[in-house]
This record gives sequence, C-alpha cells and structure tokens, in this order.
Amino acid sequence: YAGSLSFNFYEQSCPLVEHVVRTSLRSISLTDPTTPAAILRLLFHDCQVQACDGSILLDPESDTFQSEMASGKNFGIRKRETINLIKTEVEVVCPQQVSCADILVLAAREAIAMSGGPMINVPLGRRDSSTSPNFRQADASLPAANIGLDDTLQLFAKKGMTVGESVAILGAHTLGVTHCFNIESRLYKPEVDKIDPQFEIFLKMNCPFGSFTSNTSFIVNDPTTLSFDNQYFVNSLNGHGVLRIDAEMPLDPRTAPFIQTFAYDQEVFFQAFSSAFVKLSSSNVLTGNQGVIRTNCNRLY
Ligand code: HEM
Ligand SMILES: [Ca+2]
Repeated sequence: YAGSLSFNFYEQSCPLVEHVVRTSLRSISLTDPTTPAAILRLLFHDCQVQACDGSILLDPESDTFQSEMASGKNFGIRKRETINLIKTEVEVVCPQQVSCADILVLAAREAIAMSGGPMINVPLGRRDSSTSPNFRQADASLPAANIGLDDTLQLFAKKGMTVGESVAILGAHTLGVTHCFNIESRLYKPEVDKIDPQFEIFLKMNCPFGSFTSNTSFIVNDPTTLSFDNQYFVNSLNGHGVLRIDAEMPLDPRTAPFIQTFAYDQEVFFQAFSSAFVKLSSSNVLTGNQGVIRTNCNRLY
C-alpha cells in the first residue's frame, strides 16, 4: 500500500534521528567544508532518477558494474559514503526503522541550514528502492550540464513547482563548484547561449582547452561558495552565471523578475527555496510498504 509522508513520521520509532543526522553531518563537515555542497547535489541526483529513494547510493553490482553512478551525468558526485556512515549511526539507535532516502533528505536540509540557509521542515516516511537503476536510466533522467531554460522549467514543473520555485531551487548553486568538464561545450563548442566577454575570458583562463578530464580544475558556482546565501542571483544578474541555465535565467522575461527579487531579498529566496525543496524531495516517492528499508545504503539487501 501507499502511505503518506508526515512531519512526525519517526516520532515513535526513532525520535533521535534528526539529532543524529545533524551532529554527524556537522562533525564530518568540519574536516571537509565542501561536504554540504556535495550532499545537496547528491540529493537532487537521487530524486531525479526514479524518486528520492536512495537509488544513487547503490554500489555497482559486481557482475555488471551498471549502477546509475556509471552515468557521465553523475560526474563530480561525491559523499555517497557519508550517507551510509550516518546510516550506521542511526542503525545503532533505531535499527531497521529509517530509510536511506530519508537520511539523505535530512542530511541535505542540515547541509543547507549549517551553511547559513533556511532550516527547512521536511516531511518524512520515504522508503528505499528495491531495484537498482542502471546508467541508461540515469542518463535519461538527469539534466545535461548545458540544458536550456524551457527544458529546465519543464523538468521542475513535473515536480509541481511554479516558475518562481524553479528559479529558487537553482539557487542551490549558491554552494559548491562546477568542474571544467561540465562547461566544455559552453566554452569551446558553438553553442546557443552568449557569454559575457569578460567572464568568458575568466572562464577560459580557469578552464583552458584540455583541462576537461581533470578532477582538479573547476570554477566556484558563486563567490561565496561555502555560504548558502543569495549571491548566486547577484552573480547571475551580473552576467557571471557559470552554467548555461545560470546565465539564461536573468535574460528571460519569465524568470528575470524572480532573479531580481531573490538577488534583492534573501528572505524571499529562502521561502521560495524551502517550498521548492519540499516539492523536489516529496515527488513520486515510495511510501507505506512500497520498497524497503535498507540496512546498508550501498546494497539492496
Ligand atoms: C537544470 C537543473 C540543474 C542542472 C543542469 C545542474 C547542473 C549542475 C552541474 C553541471 C554542476 C557541476 C558539477 C561538477 O562539475 O562537479 C552542478 C553542481 C551543483 N548542483 Fe546543480 N544542476 C541543476 C539543478 C540543481 C538542483 C535542483 C540542486 C539542488 C537542489 C543542485 C545542486 C547543486 C550543487 C549543490 C552543486 C555543487 C556540487 C559540489 O560542489 O560538489 N543543482 N549542478
Ligand atoms: Ca533515486
């Protein structure tokens, strides 16, 4: 049967879960301050393939090596092991109660809050996938790095987001980095979107031709890459959007008003982001007795 998500789902079965996720993620982030960015992107990529069901956490099956992580669109995805580490701690206090999918959602909302963003109240009760999507499914479901605005708005409309919420959720790019690999086509292949000439010089200096396979050449997504603030919108208004979508939104009449509002008023951004985050993380999830509660997030059984 399908159940439903609720805000007090673990009140009886695991009242400590939020506390465990919070303290654990905080201590891990002390040793690597880029953890919050990685966790937030990890959540998006989990939710995009099937649903937020922990499928991205599954290791390749030894005989096929065809897990969704084999998709090129998951380039740069990190910290899958962090979720399993937190899961191990949760298993100690409440064995077999909390899904990996919920732990990832809780970790992502802690990642946002600990970086200075809003503390988002998230509904819980997701179940983990009992199947392992392959890289083809991930290829088909994840947006390309050079996706344009129409396709992006369509993608988020499928999660029930308004245009304002779609703009807000991309404010997640207030954290973290983009590897040169992901802007190769923007910089060195004839593309439809125009780059501010000064900024193009900056990008090409940091991502010279031939740097694409390197794991160590990247551009920060906004100047305050460790803070969850509204600088992403200020940055993209100034023509410094790193990805095509970051650059297109301030130029399109459908999205420009939201970019301006969010750049001007961080509180309005935080509110729109919070409702978008709940939609992103609740869409089409497994509940009730669908799916499973994994013991080890990286394995099906
Ligand atoms: C049209 C939709 C989107 C596209 C095309 C897109 C694309 C990308 C790309 C290409 C990167 C760079 C990855 C790398 O090179 O390591 C990135 C980074 C990132 N994205 Fe997105 N993204 C989208 C939506 C989202 C959403 C909805 C979220 C979260 C709610 C998100 C969160 C992040 C974060 C936090 C990073 C930084 C990761 C890190 O530093 O490790 N993105 N995104
Ligand atoms: Ca998934």
